[in-house]
Amino acid sequence: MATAEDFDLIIIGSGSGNSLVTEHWEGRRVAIVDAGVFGGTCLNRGCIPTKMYVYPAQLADAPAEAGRLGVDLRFEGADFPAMRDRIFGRVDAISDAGLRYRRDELDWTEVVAEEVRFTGARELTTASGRLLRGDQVVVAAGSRPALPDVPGMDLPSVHTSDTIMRVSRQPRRLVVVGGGFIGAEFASVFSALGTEVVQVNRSPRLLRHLDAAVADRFTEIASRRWDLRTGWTVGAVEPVADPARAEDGWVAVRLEPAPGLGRDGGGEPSVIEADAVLMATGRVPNTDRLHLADVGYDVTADGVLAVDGFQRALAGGEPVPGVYGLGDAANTWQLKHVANHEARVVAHNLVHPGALRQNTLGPVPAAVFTRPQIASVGLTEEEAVERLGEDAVTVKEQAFGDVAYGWAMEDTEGVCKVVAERATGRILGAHVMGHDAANLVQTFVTGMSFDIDAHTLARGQYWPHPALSEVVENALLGLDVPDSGRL
Ligand SMILES: Cc1cc2nc3c(=O)[nH]c(=O)nc-3n(C[C@H](O)[C@H](O)[C@H](O)COP(=O)(O)OP(=O)(O)OC[C@H]3O[C@@H](n4cnc5c(N)ncnc54)[C@H](O)[C@@H]3O)c2cc1C
Ligand SMILES: NC(=O)c1ccc[n+]([C@@H]2O[C@H](COP(=O)([O-])OP(=O)(O)OC[C@H]3O[C@@H](n4cnc5c(N)ncnc54)[C@H](O)[C@@H]3O)[C@@H](O)[C@H]2O)c1
Repeated sequence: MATAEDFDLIIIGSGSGNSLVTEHWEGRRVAIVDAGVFGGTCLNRGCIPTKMYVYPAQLADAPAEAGRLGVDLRFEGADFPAMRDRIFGRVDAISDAGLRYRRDELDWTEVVAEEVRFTGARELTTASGRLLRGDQVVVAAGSRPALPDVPGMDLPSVHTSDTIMRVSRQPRRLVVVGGGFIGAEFASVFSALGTEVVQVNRSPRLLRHLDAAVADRFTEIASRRWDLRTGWTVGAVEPVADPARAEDGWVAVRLEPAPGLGRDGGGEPSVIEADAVLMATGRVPNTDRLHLADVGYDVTADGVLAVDGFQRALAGGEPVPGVYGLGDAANTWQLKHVANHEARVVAHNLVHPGALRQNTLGPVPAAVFTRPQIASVGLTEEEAVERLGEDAVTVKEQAFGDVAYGWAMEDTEGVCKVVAERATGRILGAHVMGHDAANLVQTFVTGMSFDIDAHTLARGQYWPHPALSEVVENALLGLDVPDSGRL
């Protein structure tokens, strides 16, 4: 039996977990455990590199829009390897520097680059058999891609978001399986860069968790931009029969009708040949790797570590003092801004165990960096009607094309939809699709977070004319809500 090594603080996960190591811990003994690449998902294989592809993809898309406005632009092609090397030249350097700083430059932090599992409430055993004990322990272990159990998932041309951004050459034809955030963003990026994209989705609607009006509109736009096959799932992936093409990475993706979801692919071939496949079929929390349930921690039906309002881990429904959870391993949002805020709460509570603070932030926004961009916060119209009843809910859909900046853009796609409580003007949700949606949604987040009713939010401040933010102002003014008395 190994001798236990004692730490003041053990953090499992170097993504948002890394930000917990403040100056307070200097002179104490801190372990950051990570079996993967230092810096976690967002930096190495998530938000940051994806958005570094999104921006050039947006430029590659510009000619289509420019042509409508009388500007003759041409897309001559993308230098994918150069783009990839620029992106990972920056990202990898940040990860390496972070690792070196924690591992080599600070004598009070130790990086444990090994897989660990819980073998006691505050005790971890590493793959090589080290026994680590922490006065306080934080589970910030994130999530990983979930793959369906079908043949061929181990073929080199079959990727997840972990690997697709680092491929040696731009795929000529890419099959994207899944219609969530990841599937939508990568289909949008690769199609803009000139890859022939075929997206396969079980349900008829992409981004089906979003407001139906936005999801339907996006699905329709996507089906015009790339080959969208809904009502299908993947049965198997296998190398193509021709040995030379198989050697070149070409695979045959065998589709099967999605059970019970009614497929629209009648007459379409059920085999698609491609030189790359992206499986974007959801992500699972890494709590199973930690064997949390074995030592009594509560793991929810979604597979996340149960935590209370102070981010304290629960065992048998009771908080375990000094043990916290945050990020994808402890919430179902799977969003970096949520992980970051939870980390701020945990950072405080680790240092002030006698004066804990609650996580009290309001509604969580999310943005999908497709073209068009999408952002949402709060309830969808369907959810609001279900909770409050149809008569209690008022909705306004403001087209981008009906405000001045939208005219300038000749916009035909953008929409800003706001959902509110009729009697009070309380904003319940907002759903924006179009240019700069991720920024435009912030006004709704502010209104909802600080309880500003719709009319006050619209008339209680200036809106620069003729900025695109006028879609937000007009959407708010279009609601059937009480007048705040402001002019
Ligand atoms: C392609 C993609 C794009 C995304 N884009 C966005 C976006 O635009 N906006 C947004 O808000 N969110 C986005 N996300 C989600 C965001 O990346 C995550 O919500 C966030 O990174 C989660 O951070 P975390 O700290 O919880 O976990 P992570 O950053 O995943 O860190 C967990 C770490 O724990 C380590 N680990 C796990 N188990 C063990 C173990 N047993 N032993 C040792 N180490 C272990 C892992 O190696 C990992 O490094 C995206 C995700 C993906 C995949
Ligand atoms: N911009 C962002 O904020 C951003 C970007 C990327 C990822 N993320 C986070 O990462 C999480 C995971 O993203 P995701 O897109 O992988 O998951 P998701 O759960 O949103 O979508 C998974 C999709 O795969 C489909 N699917 C599942 N199994 C399938 C099968 N066997 N055959 C065909 N289709 C199948 C589902 O129907 C769904 O459309 C998101 O929930 C999000 O929070 C955020």
